[in-house]
Amino acid sequence: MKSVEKAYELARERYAEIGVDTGEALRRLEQIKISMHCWQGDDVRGFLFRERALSGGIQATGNYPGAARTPSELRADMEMALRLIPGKHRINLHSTYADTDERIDLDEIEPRHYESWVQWAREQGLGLDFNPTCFSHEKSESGFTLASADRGIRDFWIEHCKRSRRVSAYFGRELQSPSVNNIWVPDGYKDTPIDRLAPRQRLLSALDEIFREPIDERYNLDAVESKVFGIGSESYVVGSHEFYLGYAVKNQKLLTLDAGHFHPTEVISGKISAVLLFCNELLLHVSRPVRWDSDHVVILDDELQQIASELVRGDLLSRTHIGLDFFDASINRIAAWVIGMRSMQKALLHALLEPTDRLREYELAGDFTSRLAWLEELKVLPMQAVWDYFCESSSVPAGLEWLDDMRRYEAQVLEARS
Ligand SMILES: C[C@H](O)[C@H](O)[C@@H](O)C(=O)CO
Ligand SMILES: [Mn+2]
Repeated sequence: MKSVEKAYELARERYAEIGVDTGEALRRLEQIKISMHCWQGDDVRGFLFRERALSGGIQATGNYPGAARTPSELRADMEMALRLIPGKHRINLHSTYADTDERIDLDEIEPRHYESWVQWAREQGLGLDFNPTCFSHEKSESGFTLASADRGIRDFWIEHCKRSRRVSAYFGRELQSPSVNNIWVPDGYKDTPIDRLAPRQRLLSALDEIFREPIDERYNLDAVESKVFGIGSESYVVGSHEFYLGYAVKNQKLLTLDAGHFHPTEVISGKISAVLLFCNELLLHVSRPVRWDSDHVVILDDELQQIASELVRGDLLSRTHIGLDFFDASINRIAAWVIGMRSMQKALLHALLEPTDRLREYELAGDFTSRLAWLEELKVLPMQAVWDYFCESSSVPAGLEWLDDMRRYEAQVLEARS
């Protein structure tokens, strides 16, 4: 027997002793699709307006070589990453990643500009998700888009968002799996505003107008994403958490919880169970804020574990769409995807290997001593052996072998890009 299998066998027995079925945990993990964000591959540049700088108060710092420059380079890089990640997943596209020779603006996007993505996703067995891109554009330079006081600007972004929903529905229809279309706008003020209300009224009516066209939820799901502040919108953000929570509950839209969009000691793991009492479904932007919404690569830290445990313990996975959202240009971009995706899966696996019923009993009995003792002990049970086995049975390298594969790709493909 190979060492990975031997280690798994011992781990399986160890977990069985505490009433956990590792085989069942792996079967469940295999079903969980994570939406891998395309924008880690090229520092959120996209292909429609490559000369435009990233704006909207977000930043990709670093200049690690090898960023994708074309749709086919980006697809090749994502294929490479996906070869190193167990399971079948989804890809999250921004509108600016259209694959077309036409010179189009954002109020002109159509499903045909994304045909090659659908064809590729079908070949690769992937689902697709979508986002209107309300930043990095001359019409967002004032810092306002859907909440702009300028009717012309507002209409431009409304049209863009309406078209985004249609592109998203096209993805969902073609791939027979609903595509989540997530609206995030950067609108806000650097300094203290006089009028906080009017921009919110404008955003509210813009959203109502965007969502007026009925679209079958088998194909498109609408999500709205809040934020506490951005660079240049430190004092006021129109689309705050309260705003979108209210909007999502009232209109039964998906609420997007981005891990970096709250005050530094506020965590989204604490919000999931509350939001899902009032919204049917949820979109997560799993990210890692370091001091601010820095969008560091997701790692297996306490908050990631809490997020995964919330979803598993509450049986909330079927109502939660898990997407990643980070953009680190200081390290190999493919490695960033692999580390983030595998970390998310490890957190889910750890949650699936928990004897939750037992812990819940301790909690209900008021035995918080046992609860804490067990939680600490569970951290050091042999999950690594189960993870390695999962990787190998998914034909993906276990341990750090993936790094060698990635380095070979870096030498052969990425270094040739100037
Ligand atoms: C590029 C993404 O759409 C963007 O990161 C958004 O989701 C966000 O989180 C902005 O801070
Ligand atoms: Mn986000």
